[in-house]
Amino acid sequence: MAYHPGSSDDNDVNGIRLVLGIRVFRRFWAALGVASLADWIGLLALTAYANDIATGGYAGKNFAIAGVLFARLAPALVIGPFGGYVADRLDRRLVLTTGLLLRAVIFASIPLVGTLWWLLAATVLIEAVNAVWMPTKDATVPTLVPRAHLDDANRLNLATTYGSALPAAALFIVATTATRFIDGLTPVELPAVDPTLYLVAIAFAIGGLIFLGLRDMPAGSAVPEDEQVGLWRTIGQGWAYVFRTPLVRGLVLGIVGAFACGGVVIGLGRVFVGDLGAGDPGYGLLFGCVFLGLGLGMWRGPRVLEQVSRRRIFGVGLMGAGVALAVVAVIHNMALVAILVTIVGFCAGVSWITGYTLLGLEVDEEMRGRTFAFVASLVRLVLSAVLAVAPLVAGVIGSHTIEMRELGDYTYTGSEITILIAAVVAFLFGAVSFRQMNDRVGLSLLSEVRQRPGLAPVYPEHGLFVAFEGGEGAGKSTQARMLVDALQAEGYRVLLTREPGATDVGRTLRQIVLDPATGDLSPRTEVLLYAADKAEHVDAVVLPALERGDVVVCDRYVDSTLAYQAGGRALDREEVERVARWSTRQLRPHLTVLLDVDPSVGRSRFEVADRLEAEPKEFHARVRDTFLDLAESDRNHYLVVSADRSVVAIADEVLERVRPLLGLVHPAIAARSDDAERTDDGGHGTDGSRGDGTDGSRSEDDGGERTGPESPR
Ligand SMILES: Nc1ncnc2c1ncn2[C@@H]1O[C@H](COP(=O)(O)OP(=O)(O)OP(=O)(O)O)[C@@H](O)[C@H]1O
Ligand SMILES: Cc1cn([C@H]2C[C@H](O)[C@@H](COP(=O)(O)O)O2)c(=O)[nH]c1=O
Repeated sequence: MAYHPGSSDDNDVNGIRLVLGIRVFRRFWAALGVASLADWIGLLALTAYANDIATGGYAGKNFAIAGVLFARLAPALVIGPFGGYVADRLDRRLVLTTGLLLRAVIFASIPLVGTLWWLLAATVLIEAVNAVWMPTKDATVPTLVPRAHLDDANRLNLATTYGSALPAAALFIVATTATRFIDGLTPVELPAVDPTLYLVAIAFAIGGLIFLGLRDMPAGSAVPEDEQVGLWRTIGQGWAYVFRTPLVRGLVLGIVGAFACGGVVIGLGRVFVGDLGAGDPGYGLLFGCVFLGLGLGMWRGPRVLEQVSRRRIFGVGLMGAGVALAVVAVIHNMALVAILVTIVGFCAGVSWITGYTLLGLEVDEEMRGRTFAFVASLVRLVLSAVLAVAPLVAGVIGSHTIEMRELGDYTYTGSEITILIAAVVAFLFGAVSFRQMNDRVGLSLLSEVRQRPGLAPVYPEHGLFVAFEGGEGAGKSTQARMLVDALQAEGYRVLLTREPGATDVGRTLRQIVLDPATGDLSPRTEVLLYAADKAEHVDAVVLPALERGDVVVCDRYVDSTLAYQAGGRALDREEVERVARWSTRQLRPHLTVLLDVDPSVGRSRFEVADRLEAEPKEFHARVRDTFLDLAESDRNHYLVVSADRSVVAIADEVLERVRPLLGLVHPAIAARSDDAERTDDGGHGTDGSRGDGTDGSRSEDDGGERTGPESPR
């Protein structure tokens, strides 16, 4: 039966199902849904109530509504940082429960007091509570679901938060219409919005009670008792953490850029579409398209270009939004603008969900609340500033017409220029974020995009990883040994290892695969035997050495599986690669040295052939072609050397190519020291002889005799 890997839609559904299968998360999500619904209806009800009770005619009503909107933004600026302090210190269940219950009480009090001043004061109070509640909520999610499914949980939460706007609008219409209808039937005049405000209060109370029932939610403070410091120091620590951590700094910068860019679209959207002659319907369309794009981006975000690092996707999304927005600014066609703002929204949505998930994954638990609070405050600050400044800038620039004789007149307006400036800012912020968060230095974005999903490489963050590959007798062991000697002589700590056979289990596997007595094996069995050797080797030997910051020189690695089992045995390359990459955790060498030689030359360098060496020359020709093909597809990470030259000439060429990479090895380790003598030798004695006591020449039992390093496990 054919194997069909799950589609990304299947993955979406399975991920969502999985997180919803976690009882505590399911109930948390339900409470969040009720709270979001209440929040949206609350927003509509507060502005409608301001409109109802304001005096002073048209202007008075506008000021009252503007006052409510400002009152919603302002508290987060002031209280936001304290929100983070609370989120990282107090019992989260208590904060989440009390936050909603307090909002319920305040909402219920608004129609009871019934004055504009109290409406404004109550709005400030509601948002003050929210400024503490939001970061607590954000910081809690990563503690409820497995790390691998945090993006599913975030997508679900964001879809619920923003998606509840639509049912909220419908409920608001139903509630206010019903009030009017009942009003018409009774002699007493009912205030139109009062029942809706009570409805909001009830919804918040229900949400609060659900949180109260979440006894299995991690409730305690994230900061251990003995590490708790004062309020200002806690806030200061949070800010210092953001500024000194490149990843978080990049994320915050990017998020601010995205919101600045979004703020310009919101602030100038109406004037901009007016300039295009599209009026209010055009304005509605513009907003609909931005939100459609945002929604799609957030929903599809984690599945967009899965092979590209999420850290890079964040910056790329912002740059994409900047480019699309720049085109919006110069195009005078409403239909194209609608398509382009959908793209802007999509790119921004992808960045937002990616950044949000990265913050959850990469920020330490005890810093998370403060970081989310910091981001929330900054976002509001930027939004308020941009909303205020953008129309001003546009107004100052004004509208101008350039006369271009044959081509006709070209008119540009202040809103277009300001949007163009925002586009450039968004692009630059995206580029800076990309640089700060780039975790695949040396791999071009284009090569990464070209990689098949699921096979994205992981290059070690510590140490230096060099692999030697090539056909039989190409000189890999000789060159690996010479490189190790050269580096050791310069004081580097080096591990020489090999595949197959560098671990206890690997030696047994080597014996099986190479001993001619094993006879024919199914090619698939062969793949799995080599993969088992690799899995053990990477986990027990390679990764620990890299973690220590050592140079790891490996005699054969994944490319050998691709060349021998996929190329030689004519199996499907992608299927074999999936197995081999999976078994090595996608870990790739910084550099693979391919020693290329005609198989007949290599074959002539030894007398006794093992099970694979004994394969016919066509087999070895396919092996060679596959090696060359692999090197050709990723030149940055390969050095192809003609291996029919002298041993010394080859060694010099290899060392020359490796030398610039030594910068990846920590200088403290690179420094010459007595410690250099203490080389972990992965299978070849430091005296140049093989670990099995042989002198490097072939022996009949070379089916797995070399001694590998002791497993650090
Ligand atoms: N450039 C060279 N020119 C001539 N002989 C060489 C050269 N390099 C290595 N040899 C010799 O060829 C033999 C095989 O070398 P080596 O074991 O380094 O190759 P290998 O690629 O590791 O082989 P295998 O495929 O079996 O692992 C050794 O006897 C070695 O001394
Ligand atoms: C890692 C690996 C190796 N092989 C083959 C290639 C050689 O014929 C032997 C290893 O012998 P060597 O003397 O140590 O070079 O195994 C393979 O077919 N697949 C692999 O993944």
